[in-house]
Formats: sequence, C-alpha cells, structure tokens
Amino acid sequence: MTDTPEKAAETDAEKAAEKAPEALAPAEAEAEIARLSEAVARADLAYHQQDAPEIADAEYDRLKRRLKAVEAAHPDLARADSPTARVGAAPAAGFAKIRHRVAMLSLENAFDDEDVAEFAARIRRFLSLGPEEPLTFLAEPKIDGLSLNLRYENRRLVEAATRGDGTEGEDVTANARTIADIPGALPAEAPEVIEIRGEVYMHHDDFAALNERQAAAGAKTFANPRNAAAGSMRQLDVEITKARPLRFFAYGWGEAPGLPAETQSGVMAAFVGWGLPVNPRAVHCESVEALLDAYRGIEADRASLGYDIDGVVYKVDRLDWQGRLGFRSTTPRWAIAHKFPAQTATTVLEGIDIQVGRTGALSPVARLRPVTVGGVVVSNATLHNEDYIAGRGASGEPIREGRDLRIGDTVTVYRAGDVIPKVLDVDLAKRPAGAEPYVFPETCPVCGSPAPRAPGEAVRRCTGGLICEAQVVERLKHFVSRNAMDIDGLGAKQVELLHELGWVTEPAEIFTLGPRYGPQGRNIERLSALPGWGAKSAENLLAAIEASRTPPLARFVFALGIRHVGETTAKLLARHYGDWESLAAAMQRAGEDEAARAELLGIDGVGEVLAQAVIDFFADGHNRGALKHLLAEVTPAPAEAVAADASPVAGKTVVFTGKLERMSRDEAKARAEALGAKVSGSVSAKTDILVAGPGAGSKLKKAEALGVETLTEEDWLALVGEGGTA
Ligand SMILES: NC(=O)c1ccc[n+]([C@@H]2O[C@H](COP(=O)([O-])OP(=O)(O)OC[C@H]3O[C@@H](n4cnc5c(N)ncnc54)[C@H](O)[C@@H]3O)[C@@H](O)[C@H]2O)c1
Ligand SMILES: [Zn+2]
Repeated sequence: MTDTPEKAAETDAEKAAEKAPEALAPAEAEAEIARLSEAVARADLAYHQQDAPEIADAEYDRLKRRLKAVEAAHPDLARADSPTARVGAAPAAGFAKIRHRVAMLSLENAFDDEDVAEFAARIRRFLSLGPEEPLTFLAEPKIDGLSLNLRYENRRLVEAATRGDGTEGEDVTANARTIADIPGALPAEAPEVIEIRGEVYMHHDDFAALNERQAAAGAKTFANPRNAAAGSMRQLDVEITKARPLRFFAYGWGEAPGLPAETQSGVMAAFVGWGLPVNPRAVHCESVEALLDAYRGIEADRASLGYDIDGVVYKVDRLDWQGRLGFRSTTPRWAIAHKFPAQTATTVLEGIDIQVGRTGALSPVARLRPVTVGGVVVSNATLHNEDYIAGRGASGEPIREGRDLRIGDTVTVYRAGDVIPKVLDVDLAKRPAGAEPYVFPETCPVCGSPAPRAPGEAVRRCTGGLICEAQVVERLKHFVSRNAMDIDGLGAKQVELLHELGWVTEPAEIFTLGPRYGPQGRNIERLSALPGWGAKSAENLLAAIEASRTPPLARFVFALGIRHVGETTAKLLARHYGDWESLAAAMQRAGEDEAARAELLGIDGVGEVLAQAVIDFFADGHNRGALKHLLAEVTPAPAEAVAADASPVAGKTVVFTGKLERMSRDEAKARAEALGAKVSGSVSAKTDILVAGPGAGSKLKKAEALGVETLTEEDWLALVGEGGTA
C-alpha cells in the first residue's frame, strides 16, 4: 500500500507523542494539543454522557496527563476550550437541567508517593505553616460511581442533580428518591438548608445479578459497576432506576450555611448522626507517611470491600484552611485523589479458545490459570486477533514486538477501569521447553467452513454464513429484512422465536413452514398457536412467504448476507450477470480460473476485497448446500435487461484499454453497462469488443491474436449512438 498524506501525518504525530513536552516545536505542540484534546473530549463524552467508556481509565489518565504537560510547556498554545479546563460533560438531552449553586468540581490526581509529598508541601507553603505545625488530613476511599448533589430544604429532600459539566447537572430528583440509602428527610438537628454531596454506586454482587437479569431479558449488559450505576441513575423512566440496586455514600456538601462542625471529619460524623451513609474506612492522617500507610491499607482491602474504588482521596481536615486554600478552575487545592495503578497479575496461559461472533469473526480468548487481578478472579482474557498472539501488535494496544504468546507461557494480565482483562506481556525466561508457536485455525471451529483473512484485515471470518450456528440468527434476520426478501409479518423477533423453536435453521426452511406448521401441517404444533400469533397472522405470514418465492435477483443476492455485499453491490452483480444461474456459475469459476476472476474484478465498483468475499462464499460447501435447499424453494427473477435489445451492444462483453479521451474509464464502463453490455477487465476468447485508446498495449495485441473486434473510442461512441462532438 502506498503512503497516503494522512498516513504520513499519523507517523509525525506518533513521533511527536514520544517527545518531551518542552522539546516540541510550536507546530508540533499545537498538533499534539489538538490530537490529545480531541481524544480526551471524546472519551469524556463516552464516559460521562453515554456511560459507555471506550478506553480504560489508566489510558484516559495517561492522555490527560500528557495534554496537561504539553499545555504547561506551551501555555500560549493551550486552547480556551481545552478538556483539561472542564469537568465531566454537559447534561444529556431529555433531562431537565439544574444549575448548581456551588460548582461541582473534580479532583486533582496523584499517581505516586512523590505527588503526595508535593501535595502536602504545597499546602504547607500556601498556608505558611511551620514544619512543626500539625497538618491533619482525612483519607477516604475514592468510590467509583457517579457524584450526586442532594438539596434539603426544611429538612426535606427537594432536589437531586448529577454533576454534569460542573455548572449544570441533570435533574434526577425522582430517581434519587428511589434509593434506599438516601433519606427523604433529615432530623430536626440538621440545618434549614443543606446540600449533601456523595457518590452513587453499586455493589459487586448486585451488579453481577443485574447483568444476569439483563442478559436473560436480552437487554444490554454493563461493562462494570460504575457504568451500571451511572446508567441506572440517569434514566428518564424512574421505574427503571427503582428496579436497580443503587447505593449512596455522602462525602461532602455544596451550599451549606451553618455547617455542624469545623472539620471535614466532624461534618462527616454529623452526617452519620442524621442517618446518611458515610464510608467507614476514612482515616485521620498527621503526615505524608500516614497518608501513604492509609493508602496501602485501603488498597490491600480493596478486593474485599464489595464495591469498586479507584483510589484514596486526601482532604485537609480543618475547614477554615480548606476555605483559605480554595479552588483552581476545576479542582480544590485542599484535596487530591491518589489513584490506584492499573491492576496486573502474573499467571499461566493454559489454552486459547476461538469464539465465533455473530458476524462470523473469529476471536481468540486466553484460558488462564485463575488469578486475582484487583480483587476479581480472572480466568480468561481477550487476545484480539492472530497478529496480537504472534506479537505483531494490534492497533491501540501495547506491542510485544516479536514476542509471541504460546500455550504454557507465563503472562501478565491487566485490568484497568474494570474493562475486559487483557493479556499484556509474556515472560520469555519462563517459557517451557518445547512450547510451540500458536497456529491460528483457518477454519471455523463452529461449522468447519474456511475462515480466511481478507487482505488488510486483522480478523479471520467464517465463510459459512448460511449454516454457521454462530451466525445463523443474524443471517436469518438479514435474509427476511426489508431491503432483502422483505417478507411481511416476518421480522427480527419472529425469526428469533422460530429459530429458538428449531423450526427455521436455514433460509430454505422459511418456505417449508406452511407444509410443516401451517393449518394442514404435518407437525402437531401450529404457527397459529405461537404466543401472539393467532390464525389470521399465521395465514397472512404464509401468504407473504408464498408471494416472495420469486424475488428480484439483486434483492436475493443481497439477502444472502455475503460479507461486503450491500444493496448497491448486489445490484451491480445482478445487472452484470443477468440471472442466478450465470451469476452462481461465474462466481464458482472465479475461484478457479483467472479470466472469470478478472471479469468479476472488471465490474465497476468491485474491488479485490469484495471479489474475494464473494468467491469465498460460493466456494464454501456448506453455503452451496444451503443455497441448493433454498433454490429448491425460490426462483430469483432475472435482472431487467437494461435498454436491452434496442442497444447494439446488449449482452456483449466489452473491454476498455488505453487512454480514453472523451470520458473517464469509470464513466465509459457505467454507460456501457447501462446499455446492457458486460464490461470486463481482461481480454479472452469471450470478449466481443475491445475499445482501445492511445497507449493500448498487451490487451490490444491479445485481442488481435484472438480475432476480437477492435474499436477506437470514436468508433465505440458512434456504435452506441453517442458519436459527434461532445
Ligand atoms: N475511561 C474513560 O474513557 C474515562 C473518561 C473520562 C473519565 N474517566 C475517569 O474519570 C476520571 C476523571 O473524572 P472526574 O472528573 O469525575 O474525576 P475523578 O473521578 O478523578 O474525581 C472526582 C470525583 O471523585 C468522586 N469521589 C469519589 N469518592 C470521593 C470522595 N471520598 N471524596 C470526594 N470525591 C469523591 C466524586 O464524584 C468526584 O466528582 C478519570 O481519572 C478516569 O478515571 C475515564
Ligand atoms: Zn462458522
């Protein structure tokens, strides 16, 4: 493949990404800032607004840290709309908005001990504290959920809002009222007006049970408890929130005149007295060492807490000092979040399973000797694809250049932000003697069909689409869909049911439903007795099935669900080959002989990847079997001959070569096809006309040798009635 301009730009960006921020030239820094801002903004939206993160938290933190560093080194280039100057994401559409009386901000991050020491030192400097003066912090687990502001007026809960972009949040008052941990009223000793802030989260076991219920109901499952909590809270339908097992911990406040104490810990104690849940793991710390001890203690218990935390938050305990320290644009100076590192563990790769997805993609999954990674027992992990196993890297993944994975290897497993675990690296020193490189299967483990890898793709795909058990439901749904066979009364739901019952396992069986399950069917069960059907709808369905026994060829080809063959391509194929027999025969030949392949490739709009997909489909014995059954039931109607007999070139095979002067090659092809000609890319004994422009070479020689009629562009235009001056 040649280097496109975008490609070159990409490599420049990669180089820039490796340089120290100060070493970047202004243009590089600007591009780097643009690239990182876009990546962070995109991740923010996915995470905060859609509750569906696309990258791991550790990766997000890395991008953001780099962006901050580049901005710090080139302050004049920092953008006003930089995601480092923002909190979260704007409220989602559909929710009423609530303007926060006191902004809901984020927290500065610390990633190592040094960051923590620097945090404490900065505070001492800011407050001009002598080295002997005590500085007390409260260290609390950082709950991995979503933040919520609860407003109580006259001790009644009157408003609940998400953080949103920090200034405006979503009104989730009704949702908050369904959470048992959140009191609807505060006791008499609470002040008249107070906003309580805290985190909504979900317990691990509740999360697992919720996902099970979701899966059983065919609904979407959540990647981790945080997404489940955020997705459950941010529901327009309160009944859904009510059915979800949400919890709450209070850790702070918004507008709060007349606080009940003068320290963070004092206020928390008062909250407990008012019936608010406060995390019991908070620790008083008098020094940096004490903070780090608290951090390690909480980290050690992380696995047994029963809910996710992603770090420890340190807060200056004295509220007067918090007041003096105040805020930067998006974070307080008196607190910091000490994040836990990405979670890794070492274990043995015991095997590699190949799973087949609904679109036929073969995905390798590592079978691991079970190991605890950040408190969760992991026994399998994704391996992405063939190249990843071979150590050739995959886009966006750390590359183990040249170090392949073999069964028996000792590997590092990685979890970040609770996304699916990954196998990161391999310890070659521990490789067992005789371990063999892994050979990726070339056939589908489900149906045995060939699973080739298309040029330029990393993934192998099963070609047995029509019969492969892993793909069959999706294929059937596609087959009956509106732009395909368009059978009235047979939608995705009905297909799923019929497949589940085992009544339809391949397309042909749709057409034998009547004799099998119709009013006079040979089975005792009846379509009309299915839940929600009745005699009338069964009758209508059978009539619609009868009516679709002669689909237009293009629709039929599209309905087969051949990879890369969309409606447009199906039309091209139908028009070029005319009828099913010619098309099918040509496709089978194309797998074996060059001329037939060249003809296929000669069709305008058919490229290598597409041609190979079609050839693979027709070459697969399973598909041929399913097609045979199907063609016993349906007869595709030949494509309408375009401008057929009227055209002198209808049905003729034409090849263009050399330079055309009156129109582009593509346009010439399109016009010829519109006149009913078949356009091919190579000359053979079947060629009727060769149109040769200046510079024609080997094709012209071959045509002359074969005695094929040869025309100039002018002759051709005259023949098809487009001669004369343009
Ligand atoms: N994976 C992604 O694509 C992606 C995208 C955006 C954000 N994120 C994650 O979110 C983080 C940034 O989000 P953020 O701005 O919400 O910051 P943050 O989550 O790092 O810190 C602020 C939040 O911590 C919460 N919190 C939990 N326990 C707390 C406690 N005891 N005291 C005070 N606050 C507590 C509060 O809700 C507060 O809003 C990132 O570091 C990353 O981990 C991930
Ligand atoms: Zn298969």
